[in-house]
Amino acid sequence: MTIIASLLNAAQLPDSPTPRLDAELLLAAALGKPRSFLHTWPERVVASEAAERYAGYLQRRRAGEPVAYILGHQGFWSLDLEVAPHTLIPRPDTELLVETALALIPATPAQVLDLGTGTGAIALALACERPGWSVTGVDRVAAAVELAERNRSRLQLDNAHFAESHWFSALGEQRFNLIVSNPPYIAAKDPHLVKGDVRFEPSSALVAGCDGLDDIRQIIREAPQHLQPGSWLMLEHGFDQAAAVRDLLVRQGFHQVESRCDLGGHERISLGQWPC
Ligand SMILES: C[S@@+](CC[C@H](N)C(=O)[O-])C[C@H]1O[C@@H](n2cnc3c(N)ncnc32)[C@H](O)[C@@H]1O
Repeated sequence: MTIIASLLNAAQLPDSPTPRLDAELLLAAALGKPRSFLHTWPERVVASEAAERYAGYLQRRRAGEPVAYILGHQGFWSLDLEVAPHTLIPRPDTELLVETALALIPATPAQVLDLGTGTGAIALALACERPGWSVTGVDRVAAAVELAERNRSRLQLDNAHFAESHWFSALGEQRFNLIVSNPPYIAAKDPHLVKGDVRFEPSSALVAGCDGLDDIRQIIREAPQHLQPGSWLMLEHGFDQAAAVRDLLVRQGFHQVESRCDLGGHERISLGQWPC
């Protein structure tokens, strides 16, 4: 017989940057309870099936698998999203893109496009905050589009919809009041790709050519054909790519080009307005 506190204290996750948090999330999931249950009932005996489930989860985590893939879901903005290994686990950093879009664009009806939607994280956060917006999310990976659609349906956000598209390819002549994207932006030989949780995420969600800017270059080049006059393009990028992205936006003819910093002071998104 084992109690909750002993199972948590015995968890060995030496390679995780957050071992205690991981153990708590995995044990709570194995028990089918919220994390607060562990703190309220540390002396509670854990049934053998739940203890075995927890041991299996710990083994997967020790092999490096991200907690979100083991649990099958992840919080983003105010939403709980299903996640799966064919697309990126939504990151808190990306909430800066959502915040900036909400602050910049009036809450009046608007057509919004999320390129490379993955789980649908950005599209669904915007659709949830702005019921008057119609938000389209596209992804090249069919399984990601199906996942985003499952998240949309579970969250009952009828003002979002998803489609398979290689960037703008399936969008015809459609024009938008705002285009947002968190595209792949890691350089193919970046050493971070072989370390930590990111090893389990698909390279289709991460890698963009030799300098990490291939997809951003294509999006900036093609966006003007899909933007209404006076509307905005907003891109997430790496902390050291802001100057290059601003330069691409200016050369393409965007106005009011600027970057915004995350809480750590790193320039993580850049935006520009297509002239009227
Ligand atoms: C960095 S992930 C972002 C996922 C999600 N938007 C988020 O912020 O969590 C990039 C996404 O772009 C998609 N993607 C990559 N190349 C693409 C392309 N050519 N056209 C459309 N989507 C693409 C990937 O499948 C992946 O889902």
